[in-house]
Amino acid sequence: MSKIIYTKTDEAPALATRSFLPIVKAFVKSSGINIETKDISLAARILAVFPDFLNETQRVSDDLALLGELAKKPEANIIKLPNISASIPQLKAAIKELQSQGFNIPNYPDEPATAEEKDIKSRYDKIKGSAVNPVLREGNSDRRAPKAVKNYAKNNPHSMGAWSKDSKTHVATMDYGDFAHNEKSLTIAEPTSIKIIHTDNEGNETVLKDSFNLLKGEIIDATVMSKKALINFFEAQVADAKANGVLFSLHMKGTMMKVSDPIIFGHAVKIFFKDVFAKHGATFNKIGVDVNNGFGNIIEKIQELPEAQRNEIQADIDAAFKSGPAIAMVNSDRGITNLHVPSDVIIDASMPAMIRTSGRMYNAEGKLQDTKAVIPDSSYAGIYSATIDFCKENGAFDPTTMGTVPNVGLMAQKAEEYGSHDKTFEIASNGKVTVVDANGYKLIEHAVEAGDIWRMCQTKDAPIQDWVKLAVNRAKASNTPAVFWLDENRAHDAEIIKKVNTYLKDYDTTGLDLRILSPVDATLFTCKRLKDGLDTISVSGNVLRDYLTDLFPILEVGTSAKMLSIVPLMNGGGLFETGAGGSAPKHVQQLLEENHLRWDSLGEFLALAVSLEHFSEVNNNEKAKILGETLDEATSKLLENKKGPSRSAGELDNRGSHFYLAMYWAEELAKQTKDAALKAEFTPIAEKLAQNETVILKELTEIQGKPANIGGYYEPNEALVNNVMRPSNTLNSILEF
Ligand SMILES: NC(=O)C1=CN([C@@H]2O[C@H](COP(=O)(O)OP(=O)(O)OC[C@H]3O[C@@H](n4cnc5c(N)ncnc54)[C@H](OP(=O)(O)O)[C@@H]3O)[C@@H](O)[C@H]2O)C=CC1
Ligand SMILES: O=C(O)CCC(=O)C(=O)O
Ligand SMILES: [Mg+2]
Repeated sequence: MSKIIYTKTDEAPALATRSFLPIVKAFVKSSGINIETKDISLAARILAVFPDFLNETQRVSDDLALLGELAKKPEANIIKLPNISASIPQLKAAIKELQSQGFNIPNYPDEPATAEEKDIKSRYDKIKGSAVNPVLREGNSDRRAPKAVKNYAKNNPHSMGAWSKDSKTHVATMDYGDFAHNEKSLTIAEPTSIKIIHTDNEGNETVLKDSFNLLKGEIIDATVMSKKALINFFEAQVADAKANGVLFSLHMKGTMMKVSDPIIFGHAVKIFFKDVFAKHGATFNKIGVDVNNGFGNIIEKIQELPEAQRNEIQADIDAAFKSGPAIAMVNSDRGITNLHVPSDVIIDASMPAMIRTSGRMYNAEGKLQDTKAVIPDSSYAGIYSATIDFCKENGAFDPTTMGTVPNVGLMAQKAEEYGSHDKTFEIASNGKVTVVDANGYKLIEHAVEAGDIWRMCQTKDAPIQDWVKLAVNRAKASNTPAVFWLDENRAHDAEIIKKVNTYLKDYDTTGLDLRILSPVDATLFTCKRLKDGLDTISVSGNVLRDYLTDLFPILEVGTSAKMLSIVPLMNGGGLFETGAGGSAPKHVQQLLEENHLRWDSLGEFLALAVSLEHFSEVNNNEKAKILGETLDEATSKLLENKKGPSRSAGELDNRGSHFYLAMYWAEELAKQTKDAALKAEFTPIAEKLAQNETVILKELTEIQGKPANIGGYYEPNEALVNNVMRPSNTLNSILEF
């Protein structure tokens, strides 16, 4: 039987699914739709790679690998919830929790010495960071705010901090020596295989990556971030933040750019605490501090030291905070700074949140303050400075009148930076890095110094063709101007522009407004239209896809969780993502403390509706179409009646919101006349749900306000978590139809 695959992930989205999925299963059961769950949570992904450390009953299948294969087949219909892209601190926490539950998995070896340790580390490194999305995203991305969501925001605008012309907030980015300035790129004329080689100044060669194949028409690019330039830059920015009385904040993508960005993050920590490192560097080395895991790693490791020594270091840290600029805080109550953990501040969400808050971030006193947003690499930083300048000049955007910016993003087959993980290297010694082809011909060469970060990306031709097609189709379907965010002065973009111009000729584009603008010009063009209430499609590469699908949604509708996020898979299947946001760890914390889950599953409702529609088309199943249409109606009604989760305990939360969705969905199915059987089935269900509204709501709210026990963070206990997420017996029994 054809099926829809539902992913089990982590944190808030996974909790929410425990409440929502039983509703979905009950509703689609009679329509010949099978729902199957696949576990791609961080915990499951860890267990899947260590069968040799587990007993028979503990072993799990590698569901991510299975789904990766499925995503390449036409029958794929996958609902993908946001998952943790784990930083090392998160990975270690998950390992510890699994060990405490009796899973005999090995520790993460920070400095592997033996062959066995090296093997363990390499298994863990495959799980680290953004390890799920690049595997499943076998198509390009189509993200937009549905009309109902946009209308809801227009009628119920979220808060939007005012912007003043005298705001001191600004973006600081490098003007030499970074990835942007050192990029080289070319298009491969004929299939070949290449190697990446480092040669030191004595002529000793090290193969960084052995032969791998490139296809005809594939674009490759390579670049290097100079450690010296980076350090000079950080030093200047720390001093400037201090001199100008603004907060110092660093915005990276340590999860998605899992090799390069933690190294850059580590340099920032070392510069911010320069004096502390000068004095205690040797001790830190001895106790195994790894600043790439954040300043929090120092705090954790010094706990092992004798008290006197610990106090001395702590005093020097305090002195560094005092003498340095004020630093932006992740949680001022708990003293968690912007430099504590590389996965706490993630640029796609952090910059828009700051822009929504008048360009301010929290300082150590828990007050909002103007900020220096440090974004070292200048490839994409300009879009944020342009947006900030626009807000300074024109004031904040108004959600009641602003337009919308859908995105068509290039990401299929590990396009661009997504594919750089196994081709990113921290350089061991001065010399050069060369990309050579099968004939020994040098394709790209860079002079490098020890500590530089060199990386290479690949972008295959077929995904580019598909992306151009998707852009044209979206522009036509919505009659909206579309802008390709590409900079003719950037080596990689110049290669892409050639292909865009070629492939656009395959389509009849008469009457369409299609342009190619540099990211900064595209920002200005788009922001101006946005302010005037006009819509503009952004057609972008992979990193800008990520940035823009948080930036504009957060400004327009308050969160990217409400986005329709579709990945039309290149082989005909469909991957339906639930919103464009992440997994908001603080939501789990609130559930544990006061049994209230404010996670909004709207993205999941939207994704399921399109998944059902896709299912109906592929399987010629009219009932699936009706289920999808009625679900969309129910979602609109949910928005109109404001039945989304509230932020505080004792009020409607995620579970209550699911109840309303179920009730409205049943009502819509009872109302429709296209399918008599569905009508007959759901008429009594709708009645029962409506009749029991008061008692169900009571059951769903009276449990709130007290701590909840789910028996684990990364691997909760199934029975406990299901109890917590399904506390209404009345609702549960109605769903047993
Ligand atoms: N597709 C995927 O798998 C993605 C995964 N991630 C992962 O998620 C984790 C957290 O990332 P982070 O950058 O903090 O981004 P998030 O999107 O999780 O969080 C940013 C903020 O957005 C708001 N928010 C987002 N989604 C919802 C929702 N459904 N309901 C209510 N509020 C929501 C919350 O803001 P407020 O408190 O202001 O309401 C939240 O604090 C990381 O592990 C990251 O790698 C991130 C993005 C996509
Ligand atoms: O893959 C990830 O880690 C996050 C991806 C993301 O933020 C996005 O797709 O918007
Ligand atoms: Mg994102």
